[in-house]
Amino acid sequence: MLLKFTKMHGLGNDFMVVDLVSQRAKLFPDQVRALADRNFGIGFDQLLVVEAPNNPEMDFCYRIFNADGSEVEQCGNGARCFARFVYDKHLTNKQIIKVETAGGNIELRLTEDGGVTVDMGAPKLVPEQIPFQAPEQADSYSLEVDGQTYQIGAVSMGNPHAVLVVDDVDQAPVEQLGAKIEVHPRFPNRVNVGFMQIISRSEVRLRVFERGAGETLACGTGACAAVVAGRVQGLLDENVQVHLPGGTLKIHWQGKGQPVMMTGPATRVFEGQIYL
Ligand SMILES: N[C@H](CCC[C@H](N)C(=O)O)C(=O)O
Repeated sequence: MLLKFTKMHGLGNDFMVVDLVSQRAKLFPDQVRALADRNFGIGFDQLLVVEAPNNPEMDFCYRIFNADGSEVEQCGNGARCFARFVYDKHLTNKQIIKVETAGGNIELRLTEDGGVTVDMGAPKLVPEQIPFQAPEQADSYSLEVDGQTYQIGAVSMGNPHAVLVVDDVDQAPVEQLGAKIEVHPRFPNRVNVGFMQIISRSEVRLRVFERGAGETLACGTGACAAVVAGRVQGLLDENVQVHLPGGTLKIHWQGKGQPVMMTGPATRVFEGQIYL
């Protein structure tokens, strides 16, 4: 069958976006992996699927698949592209779009300058809700990897994140250490791994080794999780500019129990179609 899609990105974190409201298709993990291949397929970090909502109060259901074929709970850069996609494709004429995801309901707001602000919901810090194995909740945790001990923050934005504070992101062992922490047994669902350099209380640099995709040029939920971890550790104020290799996101978080707000761009690259 012929499947239409749009190639998009949020600060270089790239996506294949598929409208399964107007089209019908069933996507399987091996197909997602094949489509994600940057030589033999289309190539993307995540596949984003637009579906009709299960809850009539919501506008859409938003499903996310990593390049390795795993379906996951949340994708922040993808949420901004999702909003741009459904509006540009006239699947909605709303400027404020309510979306259900496996990681919880989120609200997408198209802004005047063509960007998108996403209410990502409140972060989860209770270890069982991340999930992360720890005797009790703490601002940071010691994690042993190959005989070395690292201090990490552990946060869920619907999807799990480990956050390390480093002196210089350019020197951080993102590939090697990120890959090891991604599959650490204390994270039963695996984990996204952020490496954060504090520039000031309102500015950080961040690189993220993503669960199921490896290092990406940007990670929206990773930026949110990094700010939450930094604030919980008393290192950051409530408005933070997060500089990722692909560009900058604005993150606002007032504190525990409050939603994390993320603002940034959403870019359409090309329209395509592929026979499945
Ligand atoms: N790799 C993530 C999903 C995509 C998150 C990222 N692309 C973002 O913008 O939040 C996970 O397995 O939870």
